[in-house]
Amino acid sequence: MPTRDQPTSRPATAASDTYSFLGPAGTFTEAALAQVPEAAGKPWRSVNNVGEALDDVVSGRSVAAMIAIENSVEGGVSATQDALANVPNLRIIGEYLVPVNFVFVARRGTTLADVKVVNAHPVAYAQCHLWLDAVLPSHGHIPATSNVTAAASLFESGLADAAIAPPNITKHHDLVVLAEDIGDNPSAVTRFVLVSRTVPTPAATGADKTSLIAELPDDRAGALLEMLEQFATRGVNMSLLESRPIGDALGRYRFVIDLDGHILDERVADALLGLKRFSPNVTFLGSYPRADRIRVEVTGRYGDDAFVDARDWLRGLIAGESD
Ligand SMILES: O=C(O)C(=O)C[C@]1(C(=O)O)C=C[C@@H](O)C=C1
Repeated sequence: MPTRDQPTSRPATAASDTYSFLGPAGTFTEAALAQVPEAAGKPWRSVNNVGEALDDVVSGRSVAAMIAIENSVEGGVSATQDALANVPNLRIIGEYLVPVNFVFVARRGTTLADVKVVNAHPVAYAQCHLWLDAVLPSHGHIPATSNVTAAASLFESGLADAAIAPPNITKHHDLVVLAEDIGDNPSAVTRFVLVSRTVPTPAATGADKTSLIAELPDDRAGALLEMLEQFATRGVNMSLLESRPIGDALGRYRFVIDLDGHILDERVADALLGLKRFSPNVTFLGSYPRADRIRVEVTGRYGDDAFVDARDWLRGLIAGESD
C-alpha cells in the first residue's frame, strides 16, 4: 500500500506540478487522471483517501487532485461531498467520466466455494450487491481504501479470501479471476472532478457546469422550495441535488448542487446573487467544462441578452429616460 512518501506511478519532483490521485496504480481514479492532458508527463502522487488528496492541494504539495464525486449506481460519494464542504479555498477545474465494471479475484488455488470474506472499496461493494447476494449470501466484508488496494491486500493480511477489483487488476497482481462483470449495472459510470486551489474562473465554453454547496436559512416551511426557486425563476437547470448532514445536530442538512451553466452566464450569476441573499452559507466550488461537452441551450428570456436588456432598462428608468 502506498504511503505519503511512497509515490507509485512517477516520482513527485516538484510540488507545483504534481497531481494526486487515489491509488495505487490501476484504480479508476488513475484512469480519470489519464484523461487530463495537462497531467501527462507530470509527477503523479498516489494517496490513500480524499482527505489526503485535498490536503496535498491545500498544502501546495500538488497542483491538483483527482477525486471521485458521484457514481451512477451508488450516487454521491459522501466522503468527497463532505470534504468539499469543509475544506475552504478549493475549486473544481474539470470533470471526467470513467465507465466502471468489476471482477471478483482471489489468490491462485481459491475457488468461489472457499470465499467467506470479501475485501472491497465501499463504493465498489455497493455496486455489486445483486451478484454478492445471489452467489455469496453470507459473506463478510472488509473495506479497502481503493479497488486496487482491496486486491493487493489479499497477499498481505490473510483476512479476506477474495476482492472486488477493476478488470485490469491482473496486469498488476498475480490473481485468479473467479467472476467477471459482477457490477449491478453493466453501464455504470463514475464521475470524477479535478480539484485545485482557488483560481480565477476560466472563460465559459457554452457547455459548462457550476457546483455549489448551500445551507437553508432556518427550519421553516418552504425553505427548500425557496432555494430551488432561485434557480427555477432564472431558467437554470439543476443536474444534481443531494442532501448531506451538516453534522452538528439531527435534521440539519446542506445541499450539494450542480447547475447547467457557468458563473459568467447572466442567468447563473443572477441565481447565485439570489442564493447568496437567501442562504447563510454558500460555497462556490467552481464553473468548469462538462465532461460530455453537451452545450447548454437557453431560451430567449433566460439568455444573456435578456438580462442585459433588463438591466439597461432599469438604468434608463433611474436616469430619467423615457420608457
Ligand atoms: O478509483 C478507484 O478505483 C476507487 O477505488 C475509488 C472509487 C470511488 O471512490 O468511488 C472509484 C470508482 C468506483 O466507483 C469505486 C471506487
